[in-house]
Amino acid sequence: MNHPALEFTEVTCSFVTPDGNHYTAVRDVNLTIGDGEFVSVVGPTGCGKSTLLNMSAGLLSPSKGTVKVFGEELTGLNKRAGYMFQAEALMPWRTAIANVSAGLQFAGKPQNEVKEMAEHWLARVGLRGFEDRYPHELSGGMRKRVALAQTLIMDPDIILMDEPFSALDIQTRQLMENEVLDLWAQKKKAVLFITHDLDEAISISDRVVVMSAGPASHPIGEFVIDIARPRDVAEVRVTPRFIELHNAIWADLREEVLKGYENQRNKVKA
Ligand SMILES: Nc1ncnc2c1ncn2[C@@H]1O[C@H](COP(=O)(O)OP(=O)(O)OP(=O)(O)O)[C@@H](O)[C@H]1O
Repeated sequence: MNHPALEFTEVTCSFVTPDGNHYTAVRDVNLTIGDGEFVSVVGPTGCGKSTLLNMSAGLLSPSKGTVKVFGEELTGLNKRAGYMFQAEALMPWRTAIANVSAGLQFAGKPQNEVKEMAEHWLARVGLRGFEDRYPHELSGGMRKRVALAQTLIMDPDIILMDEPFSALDIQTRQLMENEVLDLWAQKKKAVLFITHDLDEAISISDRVVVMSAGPASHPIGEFVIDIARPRDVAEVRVTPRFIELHNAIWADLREEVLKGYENQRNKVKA
């Protein structure tokens, strides 16, 4: 039997706040991501999207419930996953190729093999000729490409992405999204993609999961994105089916966003 890549069963995650209280970020979450499936999670700010991703990575343990990775309960770091976060994760003292090589080098792969693979991956993300540039000598979009190559060179079975392109301008962002889709289509790994941006979520995913406003956030809706692939993320946004899906998801999400906004305002006032 094929196990899902990720399976959350009745997962709750609480934190102890600085004033000694408990804050339940997510409660009783049931969520499955199939092998090779591209799933986005959207929800209001502070609803626990990153908390879900951090639990998938094994950086956080659930307070209750289980996270399974290909059928096995996750304890410790998720070795089958690669991550790409919103913040810049490149090592500023390493060139592009040295950044992309790092994971394989640390894993003890022979140097010539590492170099060949790193060159190959930099070329695949469109950075042939930029191997010896340092991060500060690259544009924001180029740095994201290096980070993408750094993640994909490890050939993870699950790719975890937390708003990886939110700092980019819209055109660069759409180029990156198309590139992610091309690369994903070649290998069909499971992807858990966290985003604030509903357009982005619909245009790249197989399925979009909507989270309720926190505290004790949980999925309140799941939408299958039945738009044919391959897709161009800019082109699909003007199709009738996209607009229909957008309206349906926004109908669920809107109220939660308003609640989330209200909660944040009350937090600030308190
Ligand atoms: N280590 C922690 N200690 C205490 N509270 C935390 C901790 N990490 C997260 N939280 C709280 O849990 C809630 C969920 O946080 P999380 O970062 O998962 O939300 P998010 O949906 O990713 O937010 P955003 O959309 O703004 O990035 C927030 O209210 C946050 O303040």
